[in-house]
Amino acid sequence: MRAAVQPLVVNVGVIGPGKVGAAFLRQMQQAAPRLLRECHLELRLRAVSDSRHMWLDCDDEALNGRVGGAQTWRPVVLDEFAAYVAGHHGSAAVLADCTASDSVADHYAGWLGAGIHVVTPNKRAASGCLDRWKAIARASDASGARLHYEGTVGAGLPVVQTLRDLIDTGDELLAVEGMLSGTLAWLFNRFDGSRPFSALVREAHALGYTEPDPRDDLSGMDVARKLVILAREAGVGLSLGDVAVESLVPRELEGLGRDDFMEALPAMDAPMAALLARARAEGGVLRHVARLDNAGASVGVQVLDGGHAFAHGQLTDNVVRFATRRYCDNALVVQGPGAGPEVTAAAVFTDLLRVAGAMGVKRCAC
Ligand SMILES: NC(=O)c1ccc[n+]([C@@H]2O[C@H](COP(=O)([O-])OP(=O)(O)OC[C@H]3O[C@@H](n4cnc5c(N)ncnc54)[C@H](O)[C@@H]3O)[C@@H](O)[C@H]2O)c1
Ligand SMILES: N[C@@H](CCO)C(=O)O
Repeated sequence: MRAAVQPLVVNVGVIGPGKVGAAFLRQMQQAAPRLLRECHLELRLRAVSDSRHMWLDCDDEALNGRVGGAQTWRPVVLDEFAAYVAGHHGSAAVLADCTASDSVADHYAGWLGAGIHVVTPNKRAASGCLDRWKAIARASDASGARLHYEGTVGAGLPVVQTLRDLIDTGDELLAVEGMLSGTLAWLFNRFDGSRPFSALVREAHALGYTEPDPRDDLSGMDVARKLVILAREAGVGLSLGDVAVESLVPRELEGLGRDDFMEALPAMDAPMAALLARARAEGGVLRHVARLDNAGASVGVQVLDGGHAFAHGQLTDNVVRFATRRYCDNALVVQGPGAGPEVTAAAVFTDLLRVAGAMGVKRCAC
């Protein structure tokens, strides 16, 4: 009789149980039995943290019941959280950062240095300060722990890994052009003048397409971050300040708190109606386009001819066209839904499975 295969145990901590984080928790719970049965991978959820509280699985439910839940949620101390997830001998630890927080990204180098893997759709580390990004890379090199961030560009689409594979196999990136915002794609696909632009923004927010602060999408900064991530992946040390960004956010709304901004959204209706009228007068459509090439990086709204390839996307479709030395006559194109909690959570989950795969977990049908 063959001995039963011992499962690989991976301890998981989730930071940010918001729209993406909650979808990730659901997906993990649903897939866990099959992964254990067929891939001998045991995923153990050890801890969850939001911006104020954290839950650790050592907290005693019966005791919590007696003391009114006082133990269930502890004040959040992220390094204690990480140490708890990593403190189970003989198994690996992975933290899923599902926040949009710079202060969480500040911890990555320390966690990676301590051998804790990180998977994330949060763009702050990969597009933020270059010194921090280099420190993260050094920490990962030193310990062998990995940071994966496929969900940062194109949500669940294979964009980062596709570029990584091109570069690792000796190709050279010449240019990237595309529509990299699911929110702006959805807004411009829907914006026909029949409803105010502000109502559509509220709907996109409710559907979970926007950033926690929709100004990140409307200002073009979210797309600028994605361009920076792709440039760095291709070996170009680009920073956010190098990207020419045209914002749609009226200046008077820039300094407001997030809730006040949502209240003040109708201030965008008249300028956006004027933009739509201009596009129609020119016989074109509005699209949000990003470009990176030798001449620089830029992000903004353009009026495109109705026959343009970017004019035909649907819903939140992203389009990413990689022109490379190999793909120079005809660009390599990745296209499909580019926002939404479920598809983004799937990218985080895939990154987690990539970590497990590198530790020997079987991920094929052979
Ligand atoms: N929604 C999408 O379609 C999508 C697609 C790709 C990438 N992303 C990225 O996924 C991330 C999450 O997006 P979301 O839509 O789920 O946002 P969300 O606002 O619904 O959730 C964010 C969560 O992070 C928590 N949080 C914030 N600061 C924290 C801190 N310092 N410590 C611990 N927790 C903290 C909040 O409490 C909340 O639970 C963002 O980085 C976003 O850019 C989202
Ligand atoms: N808010 C982002 C989510 C995906 O990064 C978008 O709309 O593209």
